[in-house]
Order: sequence, then C-alpha cells, then structure tokens
Amino acid sequence: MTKRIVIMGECMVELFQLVDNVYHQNFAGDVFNTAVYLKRTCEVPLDVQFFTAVGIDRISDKLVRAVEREKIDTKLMLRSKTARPGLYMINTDAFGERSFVYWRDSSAAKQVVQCFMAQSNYEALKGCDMFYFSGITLAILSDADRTTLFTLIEQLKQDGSQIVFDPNYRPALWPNADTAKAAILQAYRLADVALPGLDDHKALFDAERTDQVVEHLTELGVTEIIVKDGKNGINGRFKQECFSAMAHPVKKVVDTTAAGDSFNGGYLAARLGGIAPQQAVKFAARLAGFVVEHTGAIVSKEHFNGFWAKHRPSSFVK
Ligand SMILES: O=C(O)C(=O)C[C@H](O)[C@H](O)CO
Repeated sequence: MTKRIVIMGECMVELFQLVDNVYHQNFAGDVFNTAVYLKRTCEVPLDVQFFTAVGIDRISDKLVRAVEREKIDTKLMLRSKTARPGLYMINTDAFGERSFVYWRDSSAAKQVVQCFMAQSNYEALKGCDMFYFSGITLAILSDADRTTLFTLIEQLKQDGSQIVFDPNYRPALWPNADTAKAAILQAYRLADVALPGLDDHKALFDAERTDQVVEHLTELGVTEIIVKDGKNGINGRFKQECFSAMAHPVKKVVDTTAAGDSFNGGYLAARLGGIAPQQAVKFAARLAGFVVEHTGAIVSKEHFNGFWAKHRPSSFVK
C-alpha cells in the first residue's frame, strides 16, 4: 500500500551566485530538500505531501509548480492572502562550506499553523504514516502556533503516525538559545526517529561527540537515532543496537547546502523501502556525498539521473 508522508516547514526562493552579479534562482528549504530527495530516491510508491503556507502571488504559484514537478503532493500547501515566500542567499567559502543570508521575517510559511486552523482541520493530517518536521519548522512559528503544532503532533502520534525530527538549529531564527532548547527537547520527546547533526548538539547541549548525542536522545525516549557529523560519518542506534558508518569520500566539496537534508531524505527512502538502518545510512551518505559536489540545495534532475542510474538504496543491502 502507498504510504503517506507529511513533511512540514518552509520552502524559500533560493539564490546562489553563478558569476559576479549573476545569480541562479531555485526553491529550497531544509524540509523541502528532504522531501525532494525522499521522493526521488524511494523505491516503493510514496505519497509525499508538503505542508506549508505560500502567498497568492506569482512567485508562490511558481513555487507550487516546482513542488508539483517533483511529484510531491501540494494539497497541504495553504495560501496566505497577506504574505509571500521568504528568500535566502547561499554564500560558500573556499572549502564549499555554506552560510546563508535570509529575508524571511514576514514569510507566508510563518503563518502555516494559522492558515491550517482557518482553512483545514486535523482530518487532513490524520492517518499519515510519517510526519516529518525540523527545528526550522518550529523556529519560524510564534510561541502560540508552536504550542498548537505540538498538540497536533501529539494527536498524530497517538493515532499511530511515526514522528521524525531533525533539530536543524539556526540561531538567527530563534529569539534566544533557551527558547530553541526547550522547543527542540519537546520535539525530541515526541519523536520516534531523530536525525540531528552533532553541530546542533554542540551549540545547544554542549555535546562533544556523536555517542553522547545518541545517549542523550535515548534518555529522551527516541528509538531510532542517527547523528550526522559531516566528513566524520555517523553514529546511530536502533532497537538497542549501536552502529556507525563513514562519510562517503567526496572529490571536491562545492557547496555543503542540504548535505544533512539529502542524507535524511535518502535515509528515510531506504527505511520506508524496508532497508535496515545500518544499510540505510550507507545509501544516505552516498547521496549526501553526491549533493555536496553540486551548487544549491536541489541538484537538477539531469545531474541527479546520472547518480540514480548507478545508486539505489537496495544496492547498499549486502
Ligand atoms: O536555513 C534554512 O532555513 C534553509 O532551509 C535553507 C537551506 O536550504 C537549508 O538550511 C539547507 O539545510
């Protein structure tokens, strides 16, 4: 049976420089990036639904069409009459390490919970097999909307949806670290699967190593944990078993944008296809290694097809 995956958060207009004063425009955002790579790499039929708010302007229509082109369901892309999509620009250093500048303070996605309460209801989410959100999803909401969202997620969990969370900590989006910490801990307590980066836990919880993060999340009740540490690989735990995997060697890192997001998409694609975590991380690392060899969050279909011709989640099963 086709599984239904709801992925909630923000997708923005993305700009990155091609040459001096010439920018390429695309659409991207952490959870959307994950949705794209999940949909592109899953070997079983999946109904991936993107849950966000956009405006009623032309760039919002373009964004919805970009999501449709990825064969992602847009029913939960709600419309705000008063706001437009946010925008961000990627800057990369000599080593391909990215940093972002945002114009998103009044983006439509910040109204997603309000739009949902006004235009839809719990029935639209109920019964999804998986609900995926991130620390950025939480960061863009008001305190009241975040509380409403947690109530919805609690309900989904009670009704049997698997809850997946990546803390994706972006200090610039939070009023202070304590607010971020409290919200992220609340999310972890609801999560069945957690896919954090070590950097997030270094910044928020003073962690130094991936195994400390695994231990922390186990104490919070998460049963499937993958901690990403860039070129140092990953550390994971599932059903009491701990494991690790190396990062995939990369010829030249061009842009690290969406490394973690694509890893998450590939990992979940493999898991939803019935592959064990120990093997799923290998495909995910291979995919993330491919993505950082390209500029921007979403690798064009043309380049992606070359990867897909050689690599499938199932080819990583021994
Ligand atoms: O930083 C954000 O909020 C984004 O969503 C932009 C990027 O696409 C994302 O961070 C990559 O992980």
